[in-house]
Amino acid sequence: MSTLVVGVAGGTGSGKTTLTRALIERFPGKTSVIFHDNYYKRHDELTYAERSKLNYDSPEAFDNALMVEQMKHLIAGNPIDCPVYDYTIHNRSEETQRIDPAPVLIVEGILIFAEPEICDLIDIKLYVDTDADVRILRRIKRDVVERGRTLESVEKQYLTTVKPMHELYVEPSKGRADLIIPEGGHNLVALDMLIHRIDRQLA
Ligand SMILES: Nc1ncnc2c1ncn2[C@@H]1O[C@H](COP(=O)(O)OP(=O)(O)O)[C@@H](O)[C@H]1O
Ligand SMILES: O=c1ccn([C@@H]2O[C@H](COP(=O)(O)O)[C@@H](O)[C@H]2O)c(=O)[nH]1
Repeated sequence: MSTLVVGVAGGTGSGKTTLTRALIERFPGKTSVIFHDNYYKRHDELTYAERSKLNYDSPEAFDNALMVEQMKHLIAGNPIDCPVYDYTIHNRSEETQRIDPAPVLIVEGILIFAEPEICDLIDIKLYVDTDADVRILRRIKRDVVERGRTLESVEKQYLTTVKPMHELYVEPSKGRADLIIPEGGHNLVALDMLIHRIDRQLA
């Protein structure tokens, strides 16, 4: 079985997961997905307060070697036990998740095109492009409702690490994309083109 690797990058809150979900729904049973976020380094040695001050928007925050190794396993047709990240505690959880290989491997994350070894394994590179003001509004809502954060902590993190790292690493990585998609999973024209391309691969 040959594997088509589709990468979905873009800033925080841009709509990556929405696009990823739209692709999974269109190809039931034919996709496996890995999220770069699940490969954030473990920091058991720090307290929650210390972990909340770390920079989670730089390539060094991730165990990229493990991600590359596990991507290669999936591409070779073998299952993996993927780490599972818990944003509410800013740490990797004790769980792992079994992921089986499939004809289409979707890889999602803000920095996947900023890491050459990950980028080199991706056949179709998609960058979801959304204005920064829209993204921060979405992020505030999500981090407060789903990730147990205060408005003040979201503001502080955004200004100290998220925004500068976006400008340093995420935005420049757009240049490595094959397709830049405004509106992500809601862009029906782009979605249709992608579906045709993937259909061709699966035929
Ligand atoms: N094109 C869009 N139009 C309006 N809302 C969107 C669009 N794409 C995503 N959203 C919403 O924005 C929020 C963040 O989207 P998500 O896909 O989780 O972003 P990311 O994975 O890049 O952080 C979600 O609530 C989602 O429903
Ligand atoms: O412990 C953590 C780990 C990550 N983050 C933030 O998550 C986003 C990436 O997730 P998206 O779904 O793409 O928004 C990244 O900007 C990190 O800052 C975190 O806050 N805490």
